[in-house]
Amino acid sequence: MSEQELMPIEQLLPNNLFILPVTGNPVFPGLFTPLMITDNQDVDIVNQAIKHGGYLGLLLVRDELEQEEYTKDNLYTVGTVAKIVKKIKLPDGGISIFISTLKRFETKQYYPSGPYLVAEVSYLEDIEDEPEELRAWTRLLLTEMKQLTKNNQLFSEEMRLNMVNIDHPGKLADFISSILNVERKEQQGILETLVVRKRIEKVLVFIKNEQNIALVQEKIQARVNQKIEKNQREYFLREELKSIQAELGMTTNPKVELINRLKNKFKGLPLPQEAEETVSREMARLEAMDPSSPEYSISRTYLEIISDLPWKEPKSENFSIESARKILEHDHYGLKEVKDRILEFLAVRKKKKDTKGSIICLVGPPGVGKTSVGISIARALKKQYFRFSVGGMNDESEIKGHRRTYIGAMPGKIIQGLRITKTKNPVFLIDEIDKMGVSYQGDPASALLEVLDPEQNTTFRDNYLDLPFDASEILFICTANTLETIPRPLLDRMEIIELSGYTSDEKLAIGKKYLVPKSLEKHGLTKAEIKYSPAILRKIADEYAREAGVRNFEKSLHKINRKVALMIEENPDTKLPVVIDNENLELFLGQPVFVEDEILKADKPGMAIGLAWTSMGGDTLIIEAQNVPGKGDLKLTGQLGDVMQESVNIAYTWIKAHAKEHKIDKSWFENNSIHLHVPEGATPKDGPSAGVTMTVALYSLVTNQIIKENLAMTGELSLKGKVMPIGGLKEKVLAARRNKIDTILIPQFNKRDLDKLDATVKEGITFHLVGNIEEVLTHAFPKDNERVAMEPIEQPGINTSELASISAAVAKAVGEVLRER
Ligand SMILES: Nc1ncnc2c1ncn2[C@@H]1O[C@H](COP(=O)(O)OP(=O)(O)OP(=O)(O)O)[C@@H](O)[C@H]1O
Repeated sequence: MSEQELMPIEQLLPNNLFILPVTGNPVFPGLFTPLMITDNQDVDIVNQAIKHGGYLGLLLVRDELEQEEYTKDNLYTVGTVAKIVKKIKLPDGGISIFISTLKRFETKQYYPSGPYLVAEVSYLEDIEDEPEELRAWTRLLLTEMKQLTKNNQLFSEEMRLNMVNIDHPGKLADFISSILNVERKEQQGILETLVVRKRIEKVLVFIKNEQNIALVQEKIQARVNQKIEKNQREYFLREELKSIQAELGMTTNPKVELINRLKNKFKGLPLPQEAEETVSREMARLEAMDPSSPEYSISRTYLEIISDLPWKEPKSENFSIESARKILEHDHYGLKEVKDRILEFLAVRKKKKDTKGSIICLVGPPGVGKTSVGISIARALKKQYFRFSVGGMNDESEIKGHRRTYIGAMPGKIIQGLRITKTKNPVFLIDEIDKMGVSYQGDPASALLEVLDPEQNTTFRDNYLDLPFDASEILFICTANTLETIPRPLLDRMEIIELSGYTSDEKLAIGKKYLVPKSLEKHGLTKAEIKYSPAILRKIADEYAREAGVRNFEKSLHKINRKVALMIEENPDTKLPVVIDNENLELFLGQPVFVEDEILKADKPGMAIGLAWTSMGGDTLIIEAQNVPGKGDLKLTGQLGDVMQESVNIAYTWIKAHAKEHKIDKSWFENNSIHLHVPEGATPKDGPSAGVTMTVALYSLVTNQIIKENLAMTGELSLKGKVMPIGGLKEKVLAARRNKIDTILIPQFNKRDLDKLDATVKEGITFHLVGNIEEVLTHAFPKDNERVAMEPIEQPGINTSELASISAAVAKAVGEVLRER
């Protein structure tokens, strides 16, 4: 057949086509592609089409439906006619056909009858107007597409070649839109665009989109590559470093490194022989061990700790008394006696050039500056200090460490402190030495004794270390609130320095000079922002912090400063300085804790005010006695300890024994029983120093007199009426001042203590030294005491002399109350 005889394809295309609904994307003309058909109905359509010439009309479905037959209404009207070239049967009953898509068509009408969709169609031609312009569009399309294929691996070289070979611009646009990732509706739109220029225009928009996506993709890829490259680079560098180190003989094995480091550390240490032997044995073990075994890390920690300890002899102490005095003066107000004692101690230390075996114990109520004096001593000596508290400690191993056989064993506080301070002669501040406990885990007090005792501490042996270490050059400073609970052997080895509470004036001065500036700095405030007047400081001390020390005073200042800081931050317009005055003080601190009404008053017969001394400082204590009809029994309440109960009995016996001299009717005791109570009922109290007070309370009851106003007393009473000495005089006097007491009766024996008191402590108070209970009674019930003139209570057959003897017995009991509440 000659070329002229070839028939154009259009003429071969039938007017009627079997229609195959296509899901997914439309199929464009000009492709040679396989098609999988699994649906039975579709397989039938294909078979029919093959039977009738092999042409198939492919129409995109408008909406994809699940398991439904498509009707003509759900099909687009423009589609592509395809020639079936080959059919392959698949094992599952479906078929695969190869088709060559030829031309666009449009359905004109469907034939109604028959099981298959058959439509009459007309074929559509591409419209190629304005050839020049079209050529330009085509070139642009090619250029853009080439650009895209360069950046995107998805478009293969083969595709590029394909594009170049396509001769018609319309076909080119069709080919490109078939491979672009475009929405099905948009693709159908392109299929339906017959004007080629417009078709290319639409395709170009999609290419642009693709290009943008490709750019982002490229950036992401570059970033990923960069990361991978960096990791690889590091890996190579590290490998290179390793080989360089190996070449230079530098090891990178951590175990070898550790052993070298430890050996270097031990080389310069003057270890005693036992330690030397242990270390070389342990080093040999470590070298033989596998680093992953648990034993390895135990051994390693042990050796590290030994190597960190200060084995070298320290430099000799280098401080001058002058600068020590300056530091002590700078850090604390008052405390003259304490500072003198410390300076004496330091002078002896300097003179003797022997620093061994020094233990200071600072005793006093909370917040009087024991810990901070301890820190000042360390500063004065220019020494490192290590502080720890033994309050509540009941496990010996906290001081002496655990044996190394325990999992997680650690050295005790002493070795830990030496390791931290890195010196053999640091200052150790041991707080709350009076509050150590004892348990089945051992007695920390005896462990502490072993450390503190100059006889033993040259070879102090910690359980963990299991080596002797000379701890004798440590300066120990202990603090305690009371001496009574400190074990005697420990106490004997310490130099006791007592710090007593502060007077109101002292508190004011400490507040002004130390606490206010310290608290301002702590809260980031300046003097220009907040102002405290002396009057307001005194009010805070008296009404919110009436205690022996200044801890609550300091806390109250912190509280105010916190609130003022918040106020200034919240309202930048706050008028500065914020002046703390009577009005805003309650706003900051709430209601005063101590008010005038709380001041104790003995304003009825049977009441007397005593003075107590506790670990919290001094306190006033009221004793109340009340008679009820009975047979002379004595009932005691208020959690009184044994010694205190004995004091009451002594007081009672004394009053009964001396009833006659005091004109007390004997029958009073036959008709009355006495109930004696010491508030606060829930607080246990003990001690003999309330003896005198109890006697006076009972005497007051029995003789129906009220004691002199604002009078307080302290003293132990003997059975024969002697007033015995008491302790804690200064604390007691300070407590009395706080309670507006103006007359105090104290034992004759305490004259020495009275003489030692500062004039400021004694100011405004009359002291009477009393040797026996008769003198006490003379002062408590003076002849001119208006309060004595009371209506006598109806008491049949009262014997005042008996009453006097009760009073004596009670006085004895009162004695102790006042010591420990
Ligand atoms: N005389 C003083 N001069 C200046 N500041 C003082 C004085 N006394 C106490 N302070 C200050 O009071 C605060 C409380 O003191 P510190 O903690 O030393 O009390 P403490 O006696 O050790 O109490 P505790 O028994 O409860 O441990 C500290 O901020 C301290 O600086």
